[in-house]
Amino acid sequence: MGLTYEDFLDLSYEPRDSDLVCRFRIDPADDQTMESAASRVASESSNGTWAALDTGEDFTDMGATAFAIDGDEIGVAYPPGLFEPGNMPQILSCIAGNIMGMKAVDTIRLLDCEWPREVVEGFTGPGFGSSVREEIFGVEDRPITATVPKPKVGLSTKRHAEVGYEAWIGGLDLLKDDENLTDQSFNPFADRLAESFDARDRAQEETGEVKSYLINVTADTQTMLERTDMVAEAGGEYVMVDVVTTGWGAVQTVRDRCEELGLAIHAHRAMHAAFDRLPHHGVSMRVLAQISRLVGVDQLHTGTAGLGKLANEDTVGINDWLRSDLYGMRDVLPVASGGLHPGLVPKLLEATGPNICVQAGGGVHGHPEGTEAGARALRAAVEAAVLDEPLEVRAQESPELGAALEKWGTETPR
Ligand SMILES: O=C(COP(=O)(O)O)[C@H](O)[C@H](O)COP(=O)(O)O
Ligand SMILES: [Mg+2]
Repeated sequence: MGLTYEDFLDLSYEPRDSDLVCRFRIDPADDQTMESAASRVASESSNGTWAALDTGEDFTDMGATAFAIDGDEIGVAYPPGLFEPGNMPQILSCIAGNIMGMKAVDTIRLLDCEWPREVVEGFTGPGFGSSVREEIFGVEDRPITATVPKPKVGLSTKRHAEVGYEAWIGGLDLLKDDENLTDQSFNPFADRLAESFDARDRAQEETGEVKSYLINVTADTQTMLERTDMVAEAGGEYVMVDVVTTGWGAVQTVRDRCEELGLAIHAHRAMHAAFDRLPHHGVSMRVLAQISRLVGVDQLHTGTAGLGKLANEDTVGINDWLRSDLYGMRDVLPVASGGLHPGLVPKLLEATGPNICVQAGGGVHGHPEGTEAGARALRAAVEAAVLDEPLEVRAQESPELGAALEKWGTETPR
């Protein structure tokens, strides 16, 4: 049996329900047509290569089919047998592997995937998803809130825990480590774990509310597992993982351990923009979010619908996908973060709805009266926005919110 790259294009093919269907945006190289480039994408991402092959008899055809060309977008369908069940790195080595550097295309972007049941069922998915709001915090009607101490690294362990305590008693639900804080000498992991949970316990007792801590366990996989065990032993509810920098296989291993320990996973997406920022190349944030849900994170940063300091791709559409039905798999709680402050909360919730986590760093600690006041201001803004109450009205009973509005207004920061 022969196999050439041209065998991978069939515009009359209708994808089966069991196929993994991917949509790509491509810019063919000068010596290629859309058809030849589409065919080469399907070939290189499944079982073909540049040379014609004699496959022989002892061969199962795992070829993909380029079945649609629509402007600069193409559709490619992959048979489920191409994929090892539950192995996200292997799936990505197909659908976002060699093709990303293939000379037949000047640029190529994986835009979206339709995941068939057979592939989805290889993954555990989230253990909690957005039920963290109720299951951990007993909160049903409002977004949960979080803050990340700033400066993002360099605070001593003692100061870090104090900042957490101030944020918690000011009314926030979660203290969160920043993406590049792990186990450095100025703030060692083990000490931070102990002191922060000690502060958490005091804050819980004083406020009568459930408080929790997103401690960053990111490291090599073995170390992450050890840190995850330490978090469970300390009475934590979550681990935080930088899912892109650590890699999806490692996240899958941590997810398995979290299943045993009953912990939730907060996913920070640092480095996602290396894949998704340029609109014509890479892997979209939408697909990174899909991967995150399959490998089983419970909370994921998906941006601020353009209101914050960082570039965002379609926060609302991604959040909708994270909540959509996926053969009964749990949803993921979207985390809005990056340049948020109280004045932006009403517009944010208008765009996203209340089933999210609102996270602010500078927008809490940069408050003129400090962290505790900043936390009060953010909590007041969230509570008012859920009720559709104008922030200026709520500010009459919350001077901290008034001070935040005076300082930052309702502007997007730089
Ligand atoms: O440190 C922060 C936010 O700090 P601040 O609130 O001071 O801007 C987070 O790392 C960003 O949320 C990442 O962005 P994203 O959420 O878009 O991944
Ligand atoms: Mg950060």
